[in-house]
Amino acid sequence: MAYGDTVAVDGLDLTVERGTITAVLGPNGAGKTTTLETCEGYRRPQAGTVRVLGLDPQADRTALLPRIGVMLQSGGAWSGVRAVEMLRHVASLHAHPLDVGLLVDRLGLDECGRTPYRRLSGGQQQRLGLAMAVVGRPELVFVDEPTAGMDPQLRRATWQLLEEMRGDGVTVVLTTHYMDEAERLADTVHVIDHGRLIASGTPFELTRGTGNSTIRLVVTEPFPPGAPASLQATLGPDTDVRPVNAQSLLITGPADASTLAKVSAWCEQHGVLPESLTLGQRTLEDVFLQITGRELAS
Ligand SMILES: Nc1ncnc2c1ncn2[C@@H]1O[C@H](COP(=O)(O)OP(=O)(O)OP(=O)(O)O)[C@@H](O)[C@H]1O
Repeated sequence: MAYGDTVAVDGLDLTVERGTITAVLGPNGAGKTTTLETCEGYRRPQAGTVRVLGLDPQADRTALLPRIGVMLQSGGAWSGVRAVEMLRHVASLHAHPLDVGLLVDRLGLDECGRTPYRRLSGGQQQRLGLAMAVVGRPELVFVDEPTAGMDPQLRRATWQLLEEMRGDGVTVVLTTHYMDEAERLADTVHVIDHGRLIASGTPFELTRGTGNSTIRLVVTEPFPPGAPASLQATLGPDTDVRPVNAQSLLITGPADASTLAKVSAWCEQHGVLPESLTLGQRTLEDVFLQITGRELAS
């Protein structure tokens, strides 16, 4: 998919298993929303094939719509409609909707139930969008950045709701740039960057499954030129050294006493004073940095 000269999605090949939560994770502009909108039938792919529940999202739109729920990144309701009225209206379009009152309660929408849509805060609009996506008991729900702008309590409530839906057999596809959200919720994570798939797997496979840990080396002054390559040569091929910024390196590999001793010796030889040397489990952020050389948040 391209918008003029901007290629938003480039040969992306992925499959989602029924009854699971899949997270499409990537930085801003990676192509997450374009991917979802193509699956939802809002965009026609310029090449390739998309099938949702076995159907073509554009040609079979009428058959598909009652079976899927869609939460857009923004919008989706009339500007003057009150929040709960909108939700009741969407519920009335479905044969067996969820109990609107319960959903309002779960997502804290009672605080703004009589507020017109255009006056809702960003977080309230998000919650209403999520409620509208799930109220029809879809088989498959697409949620674009479901917890952006939510406070921690509502984030947890949202996660719980999505987990319960999975428990009821619903397939959930969400986009996020929050790694903790992907790690906590998703059965499968697809990491995308510049419209391409760069890694896929369960959060465990992508992080701890390699048996590797991480060492984060932060130093008091910027590293001398060529430091990552020099430390890489010292540590050998079982270890991967990536610059995070001028004063920080991420080392992925066996975080054992021997590696730590080599890192310390390298610091001494190169006149570098460590400010901290932190051992940790590999996170999805580390995976992204290792593959792209950039931080996901940047
Ligand atoms: N309607 C459009 N016209 C032109 N370019 C667009 C349009 N929509 C998206 N793009 C561009 O396509 C690329 C992918 O955008 P997309 O919204 O799919 O990414 P994203 O991963 O969802 O980003 P974000 O996390 O910021 O929502 C970006 O470079 C974006 O600027």
